[in-house]
Amino acid sequence: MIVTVTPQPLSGKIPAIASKSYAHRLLIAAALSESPAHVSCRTRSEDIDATCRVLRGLGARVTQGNAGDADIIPIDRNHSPRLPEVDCGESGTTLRYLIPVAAALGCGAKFICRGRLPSRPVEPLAGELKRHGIRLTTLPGEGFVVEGKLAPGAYSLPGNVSSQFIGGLLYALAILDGTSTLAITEGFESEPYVRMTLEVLEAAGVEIREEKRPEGLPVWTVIGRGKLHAGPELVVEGDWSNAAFWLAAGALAGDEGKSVEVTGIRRNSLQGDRAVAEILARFGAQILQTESAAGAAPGSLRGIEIDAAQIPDLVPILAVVAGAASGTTRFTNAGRLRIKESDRLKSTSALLTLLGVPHEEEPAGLVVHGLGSARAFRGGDIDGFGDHRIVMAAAVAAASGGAPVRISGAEAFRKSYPKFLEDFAELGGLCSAE
Ligand SMILES: O=C(O)C1=C[C@@H](OP(=O)(O)O)[C@@H](O)[C@H](O)C1
Ligand SMILES: C=C(OP(=O)(O)O)C(=O)O
Repeated sequence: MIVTVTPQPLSGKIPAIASKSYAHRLLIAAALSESPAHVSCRTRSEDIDATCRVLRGLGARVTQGNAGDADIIPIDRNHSPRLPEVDCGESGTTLRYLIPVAAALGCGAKFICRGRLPSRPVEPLAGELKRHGIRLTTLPGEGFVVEGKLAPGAYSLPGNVSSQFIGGLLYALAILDGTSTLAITEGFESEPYVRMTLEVLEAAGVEIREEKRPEGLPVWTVIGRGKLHAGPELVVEGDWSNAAFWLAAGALAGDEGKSVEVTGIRRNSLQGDRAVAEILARFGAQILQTESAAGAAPGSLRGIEIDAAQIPDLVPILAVVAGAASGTTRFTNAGRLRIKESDRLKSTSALLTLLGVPHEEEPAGLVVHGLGSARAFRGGDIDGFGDHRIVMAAAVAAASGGAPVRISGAEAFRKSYPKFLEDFAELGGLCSAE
């Protein structure tokens, strides 16, 4: 799909879509519980569908409504399929959470991966599972086969590759019979994602104790009792990571009186990406927040320092804001962006180049020399790099920019936000798709 966006700053009010991260976690918790559950979720996306599909393959009965809600009858371990073939699509969270879960269930699985997912890392999770008796075979360009039954024990993982290894292993340890420990050996990035997982597991009755090692890194003791108790009714809250695109659009809206408000996002959410409100305010945007909504309006934007270690998914859209600010914005600790749906430092750099924003791409960072106004953005043709967050960042940049932008491979937005173009139009955005 090619989407052409004509400049027209966005303005208005839009409800947030459901949090993709919470949807994955609650669906998995329901499938591993002792009794059926209804998951209220107002969004269906390719990634959420992938988790539902893999859970079905592992033996859960998952019925999804068109709007996103799901009814789940949990996996019956006495009738688990042996080595099912399951399709993760391009969802890293689905793959990295459900590899250890399949190992804990003992059914194993052949995980099929699409797009860039086969080459996104599963190490060091794979090595740690192997150390505990699991056979994990890589099918180059295709996926992974997991066989064997995980046992309780002492596990450790570095925290600076992907938090999804840690979160997935926590689910696995919670459904074993016995006590395990999981220690973080170095770094701890994307920590908010692990905090969300701990919240969901604890709400599902899992006893988890956290201690700090002398270096300040956590070690968790997880009391595995075979099953979770997620309860009959689970609600997925609004998504800050995707709300960030609309809030950035509000900050870039330029014209007097324009602003964007996103409703249904909790101020006290554990989602790390709620930091977008504070970061836009630091840039100089006008931010208004209530307990359950956030709004952004233009201000005089200035370059700032942004540590991306805990908020990797915000970088592409914040780089666009940096491009419109005056002065230099420096993104640090952003190395993990290279292992997302695209090499996001490279693809964000390509977007900035198209927009005419001077910048330097560093091994683990980005330095952006802003033009002082989004209206100074140039237009032209850009590839979406198969990456939803690049496509959405390009569309928001173009809406506030000075010339039309043609985005090819734009269908990538369906990974997290299938209604993106409708909501873009709802906020007054001008775009056409061919
Ligand atoms: O667990 C999650 O829901 C996610 C964790 C993050 O990945 P990393 O932990 O690999 O940084 C984030 O980038 C991804 O979009 C969603
Ligand atoms: C990186 C992302 O997701 P995942 O790792 O689940 O593929 C994302 O949504 O930006």
